[in-house]
Amino acid sequence: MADGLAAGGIAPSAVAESATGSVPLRLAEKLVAAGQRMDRRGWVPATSGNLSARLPGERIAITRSGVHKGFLETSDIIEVDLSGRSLTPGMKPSAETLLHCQIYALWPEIGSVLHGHSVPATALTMALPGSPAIHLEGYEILKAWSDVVSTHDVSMALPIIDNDQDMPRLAARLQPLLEQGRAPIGYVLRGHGIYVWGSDVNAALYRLEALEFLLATEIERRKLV
Ligand SMILES: CSC[C@@H](O)[C@@H](O)C(=O)COP(=O)(O)O
Ligand SMILES: [Zn+2]
Repeated sequence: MADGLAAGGIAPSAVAESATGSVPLRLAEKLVAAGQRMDRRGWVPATSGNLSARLPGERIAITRSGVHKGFLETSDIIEVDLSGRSLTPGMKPSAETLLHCQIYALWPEIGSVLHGHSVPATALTMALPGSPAIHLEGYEILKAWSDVVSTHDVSMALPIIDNDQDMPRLAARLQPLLEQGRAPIGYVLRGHGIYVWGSDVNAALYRLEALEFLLATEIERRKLV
């Protein structure tokens, strides 16, 4: 674990209740800090992006819908079940909750899912209409996915999925791709943004940072060749 926390970023002995109820305060604070960092990097303009972390007992802590991710309060981190149903009365979870739930349902080792709307992710996917993937080759920073990459000498496919406002339909299109291991470092939604995940909030954040670096670099590289 990146910071010595238990799986999912929760240290049971250090749990304090947040204003939202049973989301551990420390975990809510971690998601708030991750939102602030994503905002500082320009990855969550307006109210875009959403952040989540796994809780014990088939529950997920996730940002509520429509708030600016750079100005999150711990009370904006609410609880849903694995099907995406809100467990925090009166609070609407992220519109994209289902995309987070699908990752947690597939892989028990995943503790956090992050989604941002950066310029590189949006521009590059729009510049590649009809393309099913961006192939990232030869980059040292691919080793940020140390569970699947141990050398720069690889080619990793980053799938591009056409955007859709219908989340069940979008999740259904993503499901086979995820199940078949065709999104080993995350995926991008065309004209929309990035989804990445990791063992805890910090691990997911490092991977988001690595992927943002890769996409920005890929845009620069394509200008030079
Ligand atoms: C500001 S538009 C962005 C939304 O449509 C959506 O894509 C998004 O990322 C944030 O939705 P949210 O419901 O706040 O989690
Ligand atoms: Zn989005």
